Amino acid sequence: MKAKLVEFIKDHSAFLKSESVSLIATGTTGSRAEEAGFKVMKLLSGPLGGDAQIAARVAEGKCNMVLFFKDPLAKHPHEPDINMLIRVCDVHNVPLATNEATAQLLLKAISLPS
Ligand SMILES: O=C(CO)COP(=O)(O)O
Repeated sequence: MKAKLVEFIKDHSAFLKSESVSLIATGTTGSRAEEAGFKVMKLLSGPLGGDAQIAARVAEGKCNMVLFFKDPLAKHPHEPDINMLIRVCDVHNVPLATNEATAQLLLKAISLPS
């Protein structure tokens, strides 16, 4: 899913590289995004607490949208952290895309001129 997410952000690079957007990511995904030319604040790797760090930022009102391409066919050692991130987004009413189709709709919505 990491490769898919990086492909997705590359496809939307014009908007995601704009001044109004700051990207934060878990460690390995962030490194892949940097290799693709994005400026990213990298947190810990997901299994080491990176998802929990993002959840904390959501809870603190520091994160306006989460793109998390969940692999429905894989099991993760840090499943509780992933579920916490999803829950915290719901608690704070922060838009969360867990698949590409939803991410596309969200980005389309926020990149429209208001
Ligand atoms: O595990 C992840 C998301 O839950 C992603 O973490 P990495 O980007 O460090 O691989």
